[in-house]
Amino acid sequence: MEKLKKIPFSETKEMKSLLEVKDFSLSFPQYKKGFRESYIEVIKDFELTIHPGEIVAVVGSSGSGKSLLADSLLGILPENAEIKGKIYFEGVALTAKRQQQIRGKEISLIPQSVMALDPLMKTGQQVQSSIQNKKEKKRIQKEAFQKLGLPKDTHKKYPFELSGGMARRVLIATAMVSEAKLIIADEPTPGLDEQALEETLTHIKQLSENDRGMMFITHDIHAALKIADRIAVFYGGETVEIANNEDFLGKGENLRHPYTKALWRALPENDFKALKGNQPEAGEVFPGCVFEPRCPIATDFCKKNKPKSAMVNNGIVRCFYAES
Ligand SMILES: Nc1ncnc2c1ncn2[C@@H]1O[C@H](COP(=O)(O)OP(=O)(O)OP(=O)(O)O)[C@@H](O)[C@H]1O
Ligand code: NI
Repeated sequence: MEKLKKIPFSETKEMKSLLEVKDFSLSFPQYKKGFRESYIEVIKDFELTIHPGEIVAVVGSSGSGKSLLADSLLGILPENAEIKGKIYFEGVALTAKRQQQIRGKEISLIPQSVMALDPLMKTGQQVQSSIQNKKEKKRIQKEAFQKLGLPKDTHKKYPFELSGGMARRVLIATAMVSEAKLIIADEPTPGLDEQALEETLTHIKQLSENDRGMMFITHDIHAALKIADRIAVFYGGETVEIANNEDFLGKGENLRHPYTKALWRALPENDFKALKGNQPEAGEVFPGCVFEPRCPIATDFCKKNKPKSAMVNNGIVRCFYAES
């Protein structure tokens, strides 16, 4: 395996970004008796930058809008979704037209569900259809299957003949053989035991070779920390913190947001202490900070005012009391 190029975050700021998302919001209109009542805002003021060769994890609990974020970047949202904000790919605005042109080519998605495989097509043929070099497609597909440890005859099989783990590897192969510069992996490690998790993460990490950028969507901070350079923490539809992997070392004292600190404490290798209460429901509106109802350090000020994101210690945080 080729050695991966690691880029410390502090050095990446001057670099050209691969993906830049700014002030991004996504909402759904809500109808009552045929009249539009209001909007449910699922993603609020989201921001994230991914550089070439970087793995950035987006960590958030179930229903927090992670898959919708992936679908927004690919331009495959449900019709009723309304979006605001700016998305740049290689410094150029990512319009709906451009999304359509580069989807599956320059930006590739590993979908959350293995049901995304075509049930009527053999897996070898499916993966070959994402290969741009048509002359070499058989060889490239074979190499990818080998790299991912898939049995020799897998290419002849239909999706229903595969185990869940094998089907997931076929999905990973599709991204691997593409010439995509950005890969978005939506929850590629659901409920795996530790050994299967390690294997899958090794494969995912292989995908970031050759300066590819990667968005690794997961609810599992433990998995994120194993391969991601940076971690964007999603809470109530907002990015409350974007931390560097090494900020999770030690006692988590370098983490900036009380929610990220709580995630750190809930890790099995730490105190394993879960935070009381639940994430807000999609559409719940807060005049102040989204985390205030569960925050151990919240004040009256946090109830009434919304923290803007700020750069603290080489990371980004939305908290009035983040220490620098
Ligand atoms: N077409 C739609 N109309 C209205 N609400 C929707 C629509 N699609 C998704 N939602 C809502 O948006 C929220 C976010 O969904 P999303 O699938 O992005 O979450 P997620 O973070 O990927 O969850 P999981 O970890 O379970 O995959 C959910 O509450 C969902 O019910
Ligand atoms: Ni999802």
